[in-house]
Amino acid sequence: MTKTIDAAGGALAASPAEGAAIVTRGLTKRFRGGQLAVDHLDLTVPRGAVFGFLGPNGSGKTTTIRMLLGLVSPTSGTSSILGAESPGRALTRVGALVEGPAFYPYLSGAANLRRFDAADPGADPRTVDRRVGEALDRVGLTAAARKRYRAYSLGMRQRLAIAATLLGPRELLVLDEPTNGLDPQGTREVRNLIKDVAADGTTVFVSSHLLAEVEQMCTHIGVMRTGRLVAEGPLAELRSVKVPRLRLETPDVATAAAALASFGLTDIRSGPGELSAELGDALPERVTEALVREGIAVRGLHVLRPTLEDVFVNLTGEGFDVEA
Ligand SMILES: Nc1ncnc2c1ncn2[C@@H]1O[C@H](COP(=O)(O)OP(=O)(O)OP(=O)(O)O)[C@@H](O)[C@H]1O
Repeated sequence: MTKTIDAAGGALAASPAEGAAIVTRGLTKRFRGGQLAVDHLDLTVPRGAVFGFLGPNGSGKTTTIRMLLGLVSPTSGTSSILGAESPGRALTRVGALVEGPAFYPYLSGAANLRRFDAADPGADPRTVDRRVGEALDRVGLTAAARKRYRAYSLGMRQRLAIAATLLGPRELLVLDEPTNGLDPQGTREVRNLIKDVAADGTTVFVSSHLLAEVEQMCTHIGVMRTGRLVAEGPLAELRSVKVPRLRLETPDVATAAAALASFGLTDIRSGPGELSAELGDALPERVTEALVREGIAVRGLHVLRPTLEDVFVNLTGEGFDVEA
């Protein structure tokens, strides 16, 4: 169920939290300098979702992720991941990419992963080759396993970073802006990889400021604006929030405005030689018929369907970078 939050911060409709992969309630972070980075965040990420955590730069995404993983403590509020109240209890089941891992350029991808695995006290050294092999296979780097890291493309480097988060069986992957700085090819590689990982049943929580990217890979989204969640829910429901508008070109603007109002159209805005209105449930062909019946000269009539971008700009008050 989509949760849209009103201006006063009240949830109009909430999603059920049972069995969720991530739940936060009233999660708040105020930094020492006084900066309120995250403000009473109520987030519910269903298990099995690819959840896009969307918002402009500085809206509080990284701070939220750091609190979820126990890397920074909240000022107030609670969070739980995979049902554990403290992140430490769930972390073996969570793969996280917050700051890019440091890889050695002169070591191969496989050797770099072996180093990562060795740093995990819970990992059995006798089975390292199997874990590294499986992680490389999962991100499609088996053929490049022996290549030095410095010879990897940007997309391969990021796929290796994701492989490092997949060295154990994971129920949840948390990825902070995983396509940042990638070229279009690398972005596609990472996007496809996220879809593959999710297809195996892993929940993925991925932050991004790129709407187009989130649209292409996520099942659910949460939209942040200056530390607050302004919308949350399945992508398909947020898409259906879009309300089409009708644009009419006519010399009879005043008469046409009165006619549109009498047909039940709302939010009528007029300018020289044209006007627009929210179409609501009215059918454009019926409106055209009725206008002509009223003797109004119709020079042009268009239905404007807002993009998802328009919906989010309304919610966040800011534009998104729409490059894929
Ligand atoms: N350690 C810190 N001390 C003080 N303020 C901070 C700190 N970390 C983040 N902030 C501030 O908190 C706000 C939210 O930052 P955060 O990094 O969480 O946003 P973001 O949505 O992840 O943005 P970006 O995509 O640019 O990383 C910003 O105004 C930022 O300047």
